[in-house]
Amino acid sequence: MFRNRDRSAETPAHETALACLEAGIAATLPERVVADRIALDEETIAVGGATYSLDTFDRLVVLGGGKAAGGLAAALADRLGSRLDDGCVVTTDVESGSVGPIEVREGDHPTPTERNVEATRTILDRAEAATAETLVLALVTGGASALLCAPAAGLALSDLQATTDALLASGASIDEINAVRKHCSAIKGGQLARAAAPAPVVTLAISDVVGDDPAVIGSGPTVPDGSTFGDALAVLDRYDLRETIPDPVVDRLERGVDGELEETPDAGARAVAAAADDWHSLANGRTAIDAARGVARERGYEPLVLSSRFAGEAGEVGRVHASVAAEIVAAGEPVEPPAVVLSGGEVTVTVDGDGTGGPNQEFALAAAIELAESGADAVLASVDTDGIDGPTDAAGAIVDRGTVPRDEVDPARRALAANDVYDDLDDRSALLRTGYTGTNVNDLRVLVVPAAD
Ligand SMILES: O=C(O)[C@H](O)CO
Repeated sequence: MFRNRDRSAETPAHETALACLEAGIAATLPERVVADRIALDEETIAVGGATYSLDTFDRLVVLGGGKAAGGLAAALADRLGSRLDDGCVVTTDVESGSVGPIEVREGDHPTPTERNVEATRTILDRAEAATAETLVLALVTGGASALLCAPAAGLALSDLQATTDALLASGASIDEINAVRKHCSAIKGGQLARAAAPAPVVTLAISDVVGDDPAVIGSGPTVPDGSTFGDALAVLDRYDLRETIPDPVVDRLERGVDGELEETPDAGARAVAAAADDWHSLANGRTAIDAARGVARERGYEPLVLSSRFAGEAGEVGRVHASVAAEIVAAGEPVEPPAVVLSGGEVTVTVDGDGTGGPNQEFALAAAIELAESGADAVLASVDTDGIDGPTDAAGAIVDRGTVPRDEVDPARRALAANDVYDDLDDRSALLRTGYTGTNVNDLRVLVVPAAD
């Protein structure tokens, strides 16, 4: 999976870190989660304790988007065969333009482009064509906010592009970012389910959001939106973005606050509220951690899950993990070596410099500096499970106490301060490259502390 690694040169601790990452990612791949979590035949779909009888419907249609939507569509087309009538999904990295009757359109991430808008228009058209006799299977996976892109009335694609870029660089959390995106969109925040009404909508999601809030994953196109125009405007103020965000967006949010525009559908909107009851998560960061934990145990390491919910500045979280490594080495706490410590969540970067990198790379370089200073014998690997960390071709990085020699700590610190860690890690052969993996459950981190010599 890690196509740039020369595995022969690696220690058992490096091997274990990579094996844990591979198992974690593999456990969340769409084909695997459809097989594990959905019972399908020509007559019924059973998922998450609910059973949907297909006989009640004339048509079965698949609509949606996100980085794992192509794989999910393929797995469903494979299992549902001729029972499936139609569909369209938008995703990254398209292998084939269709799977069975489902069109698979390629779009761009994280900044939406014209092809995202065209695909989304098709998806909304098909939703609007659905009747009460149509069952809509909505596929919502991480990345859907960018990929499902329909500018609200009065906004241009360029407004959404500039807004996305500014929000992503601001350090705002994903629920804050999506509160803004939902209020600039004609599909997010329940509007796909509203377009499909009266057709019932069953959502199959793969979550890349800490806590799995359906209203945040992919900006919740099929569930009620509890956020308001006021919340969206407050995000711009909190991150001092009013001057950076295009005027038409700020005007729209202000007009919304003044009551001049219709809010996104909330829990009072009947069709959307009904769709919320039929929302099912197929996999999340915890799925990846559990699989990685199994591999650690098989290899003779004591596994410990630190948390699947890390958020915050990537460098800070990297330093925390390196401190945990030092504590394990020095005191055997909170776990005795040989140990594997696992964590997930979504760390972010507040961008001050103009370099190249991503959150998992910043996490790794900050941790490498700390490991160099403590001298703790540990290996730490961190990836974005979708295979793309920040706007780079790396999934993340793997480091140990020798990755940054003591006399190179200062230049490494400068690279971090300039948000320019990609080249630094590349020069140290620390980057992990997978290409798009086909899934997306956000970050997965593995800390391996071998037994003391
Ligand atoms: O698309 C998005 O909004 C993020 O990936 C979170 O799901």
